[in-house]
Amino acid sequence: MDRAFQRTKIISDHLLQSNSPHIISANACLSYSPPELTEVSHFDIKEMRKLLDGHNLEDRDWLYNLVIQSKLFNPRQVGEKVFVSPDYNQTMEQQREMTMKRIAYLFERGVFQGWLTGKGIEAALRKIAQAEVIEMFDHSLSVKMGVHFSLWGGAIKFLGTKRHHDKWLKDTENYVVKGCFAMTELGHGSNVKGIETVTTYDSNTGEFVINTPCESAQKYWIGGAANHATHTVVFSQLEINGKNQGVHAFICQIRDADGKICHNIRIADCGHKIGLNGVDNGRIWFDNVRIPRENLLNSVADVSPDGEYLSAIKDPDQRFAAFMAPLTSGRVNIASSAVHISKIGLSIAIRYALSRRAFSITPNGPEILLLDYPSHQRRLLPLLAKTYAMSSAANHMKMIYVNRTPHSNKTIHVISSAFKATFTWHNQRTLQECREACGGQGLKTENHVGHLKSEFDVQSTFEGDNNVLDAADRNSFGFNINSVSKALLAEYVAAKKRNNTFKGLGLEHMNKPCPIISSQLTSSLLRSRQFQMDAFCLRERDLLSRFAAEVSQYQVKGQSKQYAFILDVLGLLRSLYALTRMEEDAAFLRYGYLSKENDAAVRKEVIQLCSEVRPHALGLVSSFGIPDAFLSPIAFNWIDANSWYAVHQ
Ligand SMILES: Cc1cc2nc3c(=O)[nH]c(=O)nc-3n(C[C@H](O)[C@H](O)[C@H](O)COP(=O)(O)OP(=O)(O)OC[C@H]3O[C@@H](n4cnc5c(N)ncnc54)[C@H](O)[C@@H]3O)c2cc1C
Repeated sequence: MDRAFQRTKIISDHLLQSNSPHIISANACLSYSPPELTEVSHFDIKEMRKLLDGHNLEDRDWLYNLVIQSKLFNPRQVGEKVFVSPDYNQTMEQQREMTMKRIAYLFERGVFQGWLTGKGIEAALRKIAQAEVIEMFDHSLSVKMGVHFSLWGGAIKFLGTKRHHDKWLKDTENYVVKGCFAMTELGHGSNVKGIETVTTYDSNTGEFVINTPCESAQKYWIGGAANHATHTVVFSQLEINGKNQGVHAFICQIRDADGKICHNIRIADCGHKIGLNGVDNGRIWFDNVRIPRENLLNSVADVSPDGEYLSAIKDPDQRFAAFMAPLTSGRVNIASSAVHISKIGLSIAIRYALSRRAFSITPNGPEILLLDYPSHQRRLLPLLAKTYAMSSAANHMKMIYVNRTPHSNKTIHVISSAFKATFTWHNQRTLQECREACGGQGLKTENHVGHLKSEFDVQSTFEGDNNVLDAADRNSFGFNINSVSKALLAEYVAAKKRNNTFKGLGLEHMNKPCPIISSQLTSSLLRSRQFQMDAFCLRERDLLSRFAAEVSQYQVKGQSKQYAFILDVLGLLRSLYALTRMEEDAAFLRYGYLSKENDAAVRKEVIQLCSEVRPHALGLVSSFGIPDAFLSPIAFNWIDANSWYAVHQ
């Protein structure tokens, strides 16, 4: 009774605004004003947003509104504002069901029109922009769609020929079939070339026979397989007349239209995960499943009706590389989505830091805004600067991708690999810093940042593990940091050997004389574009020449090429990591280019720059163009949000 009385009293006091002691009394801490009232933007936020989003702003806004308007996207009123984000407290089954309902809603409103059948650059950019908005609402939703459109649909588009396009693309776009992508096995993830599923050809019936020969060959982690997918692209070794022709891709039905699992297919669930529980990742076994000959995706290689293996690409490694093509669009999407998620984290943490106060300098004086502490600026603002840089780099990557030609494939491969690895790592680091910068509030589910960490953690692992080594024989996913290192190193060594000029992959600066860094670094020099370019170029030149020298040293010593390569790539990997993270300037400085005094000058300048960026902080995060509903209560009015919460709970 006492509790009930107290609660009623609090509610009535709150509603009647009386001076009762039950109401939290006003104090200095509560003299809070939202950042919008105190922070003046010194530049045109709309123009900045145009620059950052780069393309399809209207399409983005249309889709943001579709999400915000629908009850399916879990809108919650907190204080004056409405926020949308999935309910992560739902069970795994409920989250999966919600993902499907949201897809149906978006489908009915025409969001996916042209995602596979649309032609030209405009259709491609529209799809990318819409995918970016969707993943800002929920990673499960975007992964579920990504598997269906980019992996299953992309495999049919890139690995299939006209007969596959005619039969499957429209049905995929219309969700008549639900596709998944079965490449990874329990025993082989990064090492795709080592997968053990085997497909043979029966010329008597004109069918392929797909088989899972052992437990480690079960397909594992297959998004969509556990509950919903009706079809899959299966990656398998192809054996023709006893000869292994390497990994090939086949279309195979796994469920009928009523969701019943097909004959000779077994499916199990991968279970609950640390995030992404709205995606039904599953395991698949194929017990000598028969499929028509036409189901081989045959743009790279084919088998004639009487069982002859045919391929214009004679080199098995090149054939294998061609089969990995559908993963490129996935890497482009992952890289750009990582930047958008960093933007959400930074928007929330920086807005909070512009309203939350802690400690006063004078006794009983006003407390200081978090963002006015140099240490807080040093934690968040360089990450903001990096996110800006990555945002424009991602736009550059998307433009190269949508304008691709056979000639630019290598560049796209290297750039998307490098960006996928560096941007997803940057995102994880940014989210962790933002979570901590929000203190305890960062741990509340409704404040979003903490959850984003576990939802997006997988980005460093799937579609090519960020770290994984790409062995010299290219037998892995191997797309990321290692393959970037490899491509750069190969280009460097080839040009040096033939005494050629450097062409492509951004190495042209090496044709010019080596930049010289001044022994006295002044503020204006450190801020000049020329100095920053020189520093980047010097680092790249230094890393490549040192590692190229090490490679030749290993070869001279007679060690196996493979071993030398692994050692070098490990070193290269580590150094590239440093190269792509400009903040770790100390690593560069230690190479002896700059004096200790200069090292101190750089640090001093960074702190000074942070304080100069600080007045623009609200404008800089507002320019991300993210609707308020996609952020969280602490980004706006954390006191009201929490008082309201206490009263209404
Ligand atoms: C949520 C989720 C969804 C997924 N969805 C799909 C899907 O729809 N379809 C699909 O086919 N796959 C999917 N995958 C699988 C994903 O692509 C693989 O998990 C990924 O390729 C890594 O493989 P692995 O898990 O076997 O790790 P491993 O390859 O075993 O790697 C484990 C660790 O060892 C390191 N390592 C590996 N090889 C080397 C080496 N040579 N040198 C040094 N270090 C090395 C890696 O960097 C990593 O840190 C999904 C995975 C997850 C988690």
